[in-house]
Amino acid sequence: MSKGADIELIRVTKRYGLALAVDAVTLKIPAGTYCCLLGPSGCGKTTTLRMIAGHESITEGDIRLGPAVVTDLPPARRGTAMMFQSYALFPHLDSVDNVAFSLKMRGIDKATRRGRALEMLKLVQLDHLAERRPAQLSGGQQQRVALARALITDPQALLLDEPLSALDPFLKIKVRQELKKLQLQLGISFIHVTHSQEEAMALSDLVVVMNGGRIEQAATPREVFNRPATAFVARFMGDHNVIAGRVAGRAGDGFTFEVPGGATFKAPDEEGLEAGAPVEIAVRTDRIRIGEPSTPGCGLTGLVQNIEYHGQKVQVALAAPGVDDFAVQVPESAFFARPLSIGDAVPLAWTPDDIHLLKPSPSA
Ligand SMILES: Nc1ncnc2c1ncn2[C@@H]1O[C@H](COP(=O)(O)OP(=O)(O)OP(=O)(O)O)[C@@H](O)[C@H]1O
Repeated sequence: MSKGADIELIRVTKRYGLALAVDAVTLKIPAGTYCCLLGPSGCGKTTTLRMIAGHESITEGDIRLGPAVVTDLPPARRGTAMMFQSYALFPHLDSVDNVAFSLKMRGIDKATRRGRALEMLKLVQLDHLAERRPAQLSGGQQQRVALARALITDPQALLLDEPLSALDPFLKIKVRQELKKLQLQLGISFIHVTHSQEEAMALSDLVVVMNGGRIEQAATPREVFNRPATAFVARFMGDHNVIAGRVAGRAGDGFTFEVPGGATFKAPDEEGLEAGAPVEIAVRTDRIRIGEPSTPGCGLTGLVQNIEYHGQKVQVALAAPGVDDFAVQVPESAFFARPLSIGDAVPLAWTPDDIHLLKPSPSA
């Protein structure tokens, strides 16, 4: 296997007629990275992946793989391989011949290509089903054949379009672990398109959150979750409350902001914020203490709107003047030690360090 190469997207743009699907995306994926392109339907993640693969032309911008500009190269000459969502296996060929197909196209003799195909099937632990055709394999097994078929070309990066979406929830988690293990074993970059936050967090070294054809944030899962760049990222990743307000003034080593209902909150220092400027802040739903009196500017009183049992946690939805849709996650044991009911008015408290200032969205 090759050692892999850095992939660089430089102001990569895709237009379909007048519609802008991908808008000047710049991104560097270091060699050996597990990278997930994450975002809602239509955000441009599949188009970005297909441009990296060479299955979609690039309207403007460049893509580099290592030192080479691959922008105009056909897929087979890029050094990337793609695993499609549908697996795209040939129904009349057995696993070995499906995996060996690209070597056949290159004119490699039968014994050599079957030998290589068997090695690849062994890598994905499917050598014992080498003689079976796709219809005789489960969904998870077909996916392994598709993986082996992509990897036989010895790519510097593997591109995966929603590879887990067709699997049931249990298999999804198992295959997810296998994909990560395989990526670490091969040492090449995997670029994986998904709309699942959980999948991206579980797998990635680098999560690229996309919205409206642009990158909202590209960072480690922990950074994206703890310091979401924008309100879109905070809402999309979930488990955050986003509060919109205006800067009211400065206070000590921080600033205060006011929500439409008139309540004022404290936030840590941030350069360049002027009084009156609109701001959005995020606070994690598990950082809020329920039923505890707060210090001034670090809490509010909420009216319980809804209670959902989530197993380890109970999710409580509340409303307060100027802050609708405020959610608090309470550990199960703490909730049932002091249960709440819909309609209860409860004090909520946090510390100023739990307030995270959000930036304006690049796709706004
Ligand atoms: N062949 C095409 N012709 C015209 N518009 C297209 C074409 N392919 C994609 N688009 C548009 O480009 C935008 C981005 O599409 P893309 O498939 O990349 O999104 P996505 O984030 O992968 O969504 P999904 O999760 O639904 O696959 C969408 O608005 C889509 O409608």
